Amino acid sequence: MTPAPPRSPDHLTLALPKGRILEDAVALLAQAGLPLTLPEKSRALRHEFPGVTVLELRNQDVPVYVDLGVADAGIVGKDVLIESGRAVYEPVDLRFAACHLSMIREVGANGPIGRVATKYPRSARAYLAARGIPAEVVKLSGNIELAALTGLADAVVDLVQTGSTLRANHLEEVDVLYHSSARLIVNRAALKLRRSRLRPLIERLRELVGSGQAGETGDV
Ligand SMILES: Nc1ncnc2c1ncn2[C@@H]1O[C@H](COP(=O)(O)OP(=O)(O)OP(=O)(O)O)[C@@H](O)[C@H]1O
Ligand SMILES: O=P(O)(O)OC[C@H]1O[C@H](OP(=O)(O)OP(=O)(O)O)[C@H](O)[C@@H]1O
Repeated sequence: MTPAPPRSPDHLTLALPKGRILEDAVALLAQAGLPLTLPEKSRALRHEFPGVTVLELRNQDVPVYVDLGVADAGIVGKDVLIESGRAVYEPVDLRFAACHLSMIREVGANGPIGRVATKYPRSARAYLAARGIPAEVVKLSGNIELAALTGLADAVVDLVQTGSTLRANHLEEVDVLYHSSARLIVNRAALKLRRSRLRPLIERLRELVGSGQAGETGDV
């Protein structure tokens, strides 16, 4: 393993996920005083700006990079953060990418739930255990709803936003596990070491998204 070169305490490394969160994250960071123009048609995965490095990652890898301190802060969905089990500060609910994680079945299904398919096995297992449902949990990677349609599983645990995927596939929510939205996450050591960069960013983001951050885990 090549040790990372020492970075000045004035330098920030941010972990941002490709996909639907990226555009809103970049827009919000620009409003917060970090204008980051990411190249559109580039295979580069690390982008350098004055005083800021951006690492472009898969969603699931954002909490890993932040927890292990390679990135000082990142933006990721609460769903992915819960699923990661990583102990990072989560000082700002950024409000966008709002959706909820639900238990979903075919409309009218009421038989026993023996198998549940999901991209969120940790969340699904916690939910099933809390209700004493001894179902097998099968991890899938995408188009999760198909598992309920095809009989691969008796129910699925997946995200719902507009509900159009459910309606298009004759499915319904039978319970909501939790609500999710994009969060700013921060490495615990970086918060001390790079306080002069991170505190103003946190404050500015809080101002931009409005108050009401009470109840956040890891509030700083
Ligand atoms: N339909 C949706 N509406 C709003 N927000 C959503 C929706 N689906 C997912 N999200 C939120 O956006 C985040 C990123 O979703 P995206 O679809 O970009 O990732 P993904 O393709 O599931 O992940 P990856 O490709 O990295 O495995 C999710 O973790 C969730 O917080
Ligand atoms: O309620 P809706 O507005 O229809 O949104 C919900 C859908 O969005 C997400 O899928 P995505 O498009 O990210 O594809 P994926 O299944 O490959 O993750 C999620 O997994 C649902 O399938």
